[in-house]
Amino acid sequence: MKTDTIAAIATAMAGSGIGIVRISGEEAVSITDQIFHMPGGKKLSDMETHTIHYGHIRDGEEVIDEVMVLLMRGPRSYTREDTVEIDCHGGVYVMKRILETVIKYGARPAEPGEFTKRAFLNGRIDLSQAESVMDVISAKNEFALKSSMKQLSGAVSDAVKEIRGEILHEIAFIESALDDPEHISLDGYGERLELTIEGAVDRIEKLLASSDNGRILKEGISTVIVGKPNAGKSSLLNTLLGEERAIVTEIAGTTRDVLEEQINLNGIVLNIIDTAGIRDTDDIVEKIGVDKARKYVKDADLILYVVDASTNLDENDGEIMELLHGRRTIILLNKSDLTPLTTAEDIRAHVDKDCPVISISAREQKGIDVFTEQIREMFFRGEVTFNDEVYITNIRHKTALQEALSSLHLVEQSIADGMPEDFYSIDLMNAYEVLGTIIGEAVEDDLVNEIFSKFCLGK
Ligand SMILES: Nc1nc2c(c(=O)[nH]1)N(C=O)[C@@H](CNc1ccc(C(=O)N[C@@H](CCC(=O)O)C(=O)O)cc1)CN2
Ligand SMILES: Nc1nc2c(ncn2[C@@H]2O[C@H](COP(=O)(O)OP(=O)(O)OP(=O)(O)O)[C@@H](O)[C@H]2O)c(=O)[nH]1
Repeated sequence: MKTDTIAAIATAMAGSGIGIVRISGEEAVSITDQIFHMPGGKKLSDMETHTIHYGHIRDGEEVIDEVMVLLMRGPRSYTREDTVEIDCHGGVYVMKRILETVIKYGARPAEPGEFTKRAFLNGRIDLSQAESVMDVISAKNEFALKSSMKQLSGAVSDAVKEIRGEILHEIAFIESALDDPEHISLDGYGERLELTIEGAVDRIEKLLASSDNGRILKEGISTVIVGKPNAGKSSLLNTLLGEERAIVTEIAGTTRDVLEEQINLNGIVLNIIDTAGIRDTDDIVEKIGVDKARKYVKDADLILYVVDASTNLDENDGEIMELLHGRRTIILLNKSDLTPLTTAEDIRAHVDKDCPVISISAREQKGIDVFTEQIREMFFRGEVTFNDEVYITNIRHKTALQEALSSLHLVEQSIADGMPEDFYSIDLMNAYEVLGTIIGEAVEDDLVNEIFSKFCLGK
């Protein structure tokens, strides 16, 4: 079947040194032949694959730009189709004019992600690899880049395929034993199957465990700063940010809205929310802030509770400390530069035993390194190095793994209950299929379209 030839600007739609117009499909070369003029009248179609050529893009007699053209014949290309890339000057207008010309001569504009979708449909990469391409593009730190490159290389796919392989083996065994009971015995099979399932469950659980750390490393620790009005929450945020972002005043209750900031503490990213002081209030605007604070405390990975150590604890502190039970919290005894009225011991009496209490001075920027170290300890056991594990960072993959896990638990249950063997197959099959969705096997077109529609144009 003949597929359309697609084209798009693959570089940013902003003025830059060089821009790339990308063309893929059966007519990529013949279209380029009509608009690309090389010195001496040579034709791109006569050139070897993986070569670069100098010349001009013309629409009829009109010269549009002086360019370099890359030729990659399928299947040795990103999409596995014939691909031509025009390296032109990176002006928005000139790139658009070239794209228009390519379309005039027979290509159609590519949908977002359509080049990568073709790479997937043509079998060069699977779905999880295709998804990682977007993660590589959006990676904002070392971890995000490394984990997505690992996924692009097929590490997630391999892990999934291995588990699927084992499951399929069992399904096939059960089916053949049921078909041919005279020659294949199912005696004691339940116990053997149980071992295989245990191994698979183990590996899936490990992958799922990686997803929490993976999310935190990739996106940052969602952190909320709580504390009474005037405790120094905004000052702490400013100190961490190293700039005057939040409004700091001496009037209690200044922070009415919720501020969100991203900070990078030596490689650890905190997505910090500074909330209005939590306390009883009749002021409507403030009340909204307080309610939000309560909600954020519930959802955050980390809570920073700022206490003004130069004052005594009161019932408002009691109420806040109530919220902190069972949550990862660091207590910051602020204003340590002033005479203390509240000590670490006073606080420890009211919070979880393992909850760290650190003396700081937001104003004099003291104790911040101890605090950073504490976060490192809490979340990364002291180290923020990326080890060679496979990390699940995609929510779609995580959901599929969770579903596979419950199917496998059902198999374990059936074995324990002494159910007949054909019961095992149904749940094994479910696990097998849902794992397949991670790599794009038997997925609905709608899902594929949805995934690629989130890509950028030209990718
Ligand atoms: N100019 C340009 N730069 C680019 C890309 C591109 O398509 N064009 N890429 C993409 O967006 C990325 C590189 N990724 C690529 C992945 C596979 C193939 C490719 O042609 N693979 C074939 C043949 C390999 C070979 O020649 O042996 C294959 O795997 O079958 C090319 C680029 C980043 N830089
Ligand atoms: N001495 C001293 N004063 C501080 C310190 N940190 C903050 N302050 C002062 O305490 C006051 C309140 O600080 P903010 O940062 O506005 O307090 P907040 O908790 O954000 O207050 P609200 O916005 O009302 O919730 C300001 O006058 C700060 O300068 C500190 O470490 N030492």
